[in-house]
Amino acid sequence: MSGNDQVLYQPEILLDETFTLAECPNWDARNNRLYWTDILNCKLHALDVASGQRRVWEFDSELGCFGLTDAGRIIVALRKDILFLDPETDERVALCRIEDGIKSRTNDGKIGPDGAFWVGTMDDNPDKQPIASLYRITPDGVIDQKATGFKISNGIAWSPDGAQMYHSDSRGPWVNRWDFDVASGDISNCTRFLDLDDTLGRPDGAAVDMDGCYWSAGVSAGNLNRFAPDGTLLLSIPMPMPNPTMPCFGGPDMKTLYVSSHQEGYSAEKRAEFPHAGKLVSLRVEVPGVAVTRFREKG
Ligand SMILES: O=C1O[C@H](CS(=O)(=O)O)[C@@H](O)[C@H](O)[C@H]1O
Repeated sequence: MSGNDQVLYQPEILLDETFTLAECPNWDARNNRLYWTDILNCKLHALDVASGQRRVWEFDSELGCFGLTDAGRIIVALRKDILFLDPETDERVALCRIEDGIKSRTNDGKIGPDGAFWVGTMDDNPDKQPIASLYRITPDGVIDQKATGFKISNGIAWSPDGAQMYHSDSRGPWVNRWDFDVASGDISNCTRFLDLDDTLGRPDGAAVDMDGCYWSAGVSAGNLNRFAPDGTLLLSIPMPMPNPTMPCFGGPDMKTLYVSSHQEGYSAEKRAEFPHAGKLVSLRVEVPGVAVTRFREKG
């Protein structure tokens, strides 16, 4: 069933494939293509929605997040390495490294309205300590630590006008909102937007729609939650798997929500109980999403 035929808010299985830790779906409007990562399997995946063509790129460490660039490349955050990938030639060019010497990995990240790559990290140890940070990476490879003291940096997204940045710690579990200067990438005036728990689900990946509503994957409750700009819960949509990880708007009208999920640490019995865990779903929504900016390679 194509995205245009789906009933509103009804999740449909997009692909009959399961991934261990699918995250970071990204819509490539130029090519009508969805990209996502399978973090722990160190892979980047792509689906050409019209043709169904699938492509996979493999890397040598966990692929936490990535973003699309204005030059048609992909900026990729591996465990520590940040590099450019040309998806057509498979050429890879190193840019910089992040958090060398710290037992952490990159996690959620996104290109901001300032055209920079915002990358969060997470404590990679079983007992999560607040060692994680949020960084801004510019085309010249300058890494600027913007905030720190998190356990699992997540949920980054910007308001439609770019003046506000949302950011979560899945193990807070909370979502903060910052004032954002699009010209400089400066952030200020951090306020608490949401305090969450396992009722609605810990805040994993997120996206914002054109009404300024924050869509958050409630990763510990199997929900996709939509919050108004004042923090009011507007919708909580049950997903067909226990652990949704991140929403992303796409499709020609930006009214198709693609949602990734995980089966990290599942036993064989749990996988059998939840056969859709680790799959991607899509659902139609009423309000289009905010298009994610491309990384400004070309200045
Ligand atoms: O993005 C991620 O978030 C989840 C969050 S939680 O641990 O369920 O609170 C984490 O499991 C996953 O490893 C990480 O990539």
